[in-house]
Amino acid sequence: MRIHVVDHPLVAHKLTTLRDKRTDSPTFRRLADELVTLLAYEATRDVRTEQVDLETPVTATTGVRLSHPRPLVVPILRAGLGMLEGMVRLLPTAEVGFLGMVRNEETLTASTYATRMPDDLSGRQVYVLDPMLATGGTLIAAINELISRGADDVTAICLLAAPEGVELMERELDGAPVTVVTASVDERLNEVGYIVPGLGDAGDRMYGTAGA
Ligand SMILES: O=P(O)(O)OC[C@H]1O[C@H](OP(=O)(O)OP(=O)(O)O)[C@H](O)[C@@H]1O
Ligand SMILES: O=c1cc[nH]c(=O)[nH]1
Ligand SMILES: [Mg+2]
Repeated sequence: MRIHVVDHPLVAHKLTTLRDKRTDSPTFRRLADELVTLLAYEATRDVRTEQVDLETPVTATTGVRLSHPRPLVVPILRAGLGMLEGMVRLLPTAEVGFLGMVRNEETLTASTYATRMPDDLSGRQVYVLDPMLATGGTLIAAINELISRGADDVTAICLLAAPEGVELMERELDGAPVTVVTASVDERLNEVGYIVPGLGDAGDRMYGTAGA
């Protein structure tokens, strides 16, 4: 597994406002959208392309377009949904699948409540969107599902990661074709499984459900 922490002043600036507990839900959603576009720029560095011939008004030349089969983008509901628009803005021809997953806040184990994506992902590049890589349980289960369907190149885009989650992914997905792209690997997880300093509960902050 490879991990790429995007070191860029614009990313750090937007992440700082996202972390701030005074940031309201509309601003949180806008920043998450902007951040994923910046992270996606790095995450798609190895997106597969093929050569095409074309004519400019001046001459014949060659360029590239995204290869077939098209990449698949999979947001992990709920919070990952807030990253979808920012991603497909960069990859408008990508196919979109969905995984609904929730972490039991007592046991910290993840379970899947909805799956909608192609059965056969052989030869597909897949981009998984989830803002938080905390214990890693959610992302490991999601990526194992994608690999069991044949995905041969999986990139997870996370706004934040915890070192504990990164280590667990490295152990559990050893040798798998997986890259994690994130804006920050934070300090640690706290005793209730939240990322420190983190940004709190991404889904609640995105959809205004804190205390609901
Ligand atoms: O790495 P883990 O320890 O598995 O935790 C990370 C997961 O927790 C959050 O989802 P949550 O279960 O809160 O669902 P939600 O997006 O519907 O709020 C987050 O969006 C990740 O999917
Ligand atoms: O810090 C955390 C950990 C898991 N899920 C979140 O939304 N935030
Ligand atoms: Mg949540």
